[in-house]
Amino acid sequence: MSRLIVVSNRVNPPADTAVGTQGGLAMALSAALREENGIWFGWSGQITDTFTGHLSIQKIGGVTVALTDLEQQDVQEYYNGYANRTLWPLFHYRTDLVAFERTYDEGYLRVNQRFADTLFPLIEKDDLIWVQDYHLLPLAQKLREHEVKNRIGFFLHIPWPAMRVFQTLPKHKELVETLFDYDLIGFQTEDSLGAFQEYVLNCADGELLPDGQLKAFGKVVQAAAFPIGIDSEDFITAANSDKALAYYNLMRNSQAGRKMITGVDRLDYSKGLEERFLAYEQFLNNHPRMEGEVFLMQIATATREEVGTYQDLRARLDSLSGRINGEHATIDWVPVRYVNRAYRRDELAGIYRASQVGLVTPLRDGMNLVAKEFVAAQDERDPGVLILSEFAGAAAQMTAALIVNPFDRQAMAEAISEAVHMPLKERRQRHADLLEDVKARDVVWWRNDFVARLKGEAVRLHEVEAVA
Ligand SMILES: O=P(O)(O)OC[C@H]1O[C@H](O[C@H]2O[C@H](CO)[C@@H](O)[C@H](O)[C@H]2O)[C@H](O)[C@@H](O)[C@@H]1O
Ligand SMILES: O=c1ccn([C@@H]2O[C@H](COP(=O)(O)OP(=O)(O)O)[C@@H](O)[C@H]2O)c(=O)[nH]1
Repeated sequence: MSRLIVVSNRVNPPADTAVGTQGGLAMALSAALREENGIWFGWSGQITDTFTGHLSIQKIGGVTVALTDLEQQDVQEYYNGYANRTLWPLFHYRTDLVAFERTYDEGYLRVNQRFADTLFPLIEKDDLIWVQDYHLLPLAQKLREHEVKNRIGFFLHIPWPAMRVFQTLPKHKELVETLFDYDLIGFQTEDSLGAFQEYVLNCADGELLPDGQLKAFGKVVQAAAFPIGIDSEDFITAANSDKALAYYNLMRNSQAGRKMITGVDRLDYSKGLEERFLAYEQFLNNHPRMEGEVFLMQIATATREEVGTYQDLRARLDSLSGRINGEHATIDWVPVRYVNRAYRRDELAGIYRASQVGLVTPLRDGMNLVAKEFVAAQDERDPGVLILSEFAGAAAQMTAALIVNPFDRQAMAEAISEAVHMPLKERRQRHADLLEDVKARDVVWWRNDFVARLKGEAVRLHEVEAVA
């Protein structure tokens, strides 16, 4: 029987299956791994003095995980370096923040080699291998050097950038060539798929074959869009849990009748937090009567704290939230509640449900699961309004949200006003449309669709559903 091997930088299966304690992606991958007797392979998060290649194999929540340690230089050059100082800003269109360092490049390839060397002995003949995200783009190439013949798939969780942006990466062609050692490449959106195809056709002398496969570098690969979803059933259960209710009540009591506009993000420059704060301030300036009637609740969880651009952003947001509060607050009202802590998903569900507006305005985002969680958590009888950036992958599906350009401060300010004043009937209609899609295209649908395609099953699950 074929097993599924998932490979990712972080490995985080839920220690138990309690609702609301873990991310939907971890839950969905863990369920697949349990069903298919699989293995989840990746970095343990531990740093050793020198790389040992030692594998720790253990069962967590019924899932077999195989973990390898990395040495300090690896983490610096591969994770903090090439992944998060080179690829992350580049793929999010922040060429101004990209660092091109030869040592990052070398460290990235070295860690991918180490992953391949350590994983190789675990692979059996019929296993399916599914590699996750930009940390591990060249992994299939390294595995093929070990004569691994198995089917290998890759899913990119972040955007694939436009051709001319991608071309700014030194050795861009070599990196793309490594992707042709996969059998299937998945993107979040048709937009990313199109950008990848455009690059292959124009810069790699590639060809789009009649069956939709891409040919270049003497190899053929399938590439398609697989928009990721949330575990909507689990999230709706979480939203109705005692913990969520406690957080809902906590928020409602502290709101004192004021409307709450909520943002939940990692503290990342891709999330557009400065632009969001300034748009909210613009809304207050445009509508002075709303002062004291609303507040912005921004949860911004610290992330990648060793990377300088993240430290700089944190300092700027501290200052901006302080300035807005200093200029607008009164003795009984604070316009911005700015929080750097992390919350459990069931706690977040209660916070989302207590919100009148969800503000999800990244400058670029692969998908953005918060947008989908916000919709799943709402009370259908009195739902909050989702404001969503046109540059989040989620916008391609969530067209019933108020779609905004996060670079247009005035338009965002007016969208906030529209959301705050939206009549109940319109809120319900928009929410019903959004919820239908969040439920239908959930994370299990995403996983099954990808795995079926990787197995070589010809018809895509949603095509079957569309015909039925
Ligand atoms: O592991 P970290 O460095 O702490 O970062 C957290 C994750 O961030 C990124 O998330 C992306 O995947 C989401 C799910 O597909 C998607 O909704 C979002 O738009 C992406 O930004 C990253 O891609 C993950 O690998 C990180 O683990
Ligand atoms: O305090 C927090 C803040 C965020 N999240 C979760 O982090 C994920 C963020 O995913 P998204 O796709 O929105 O963006 P990413 O951070 O992956 O770029 C969502 O599932 C959130 O529920 C969380 O569990 N606690």
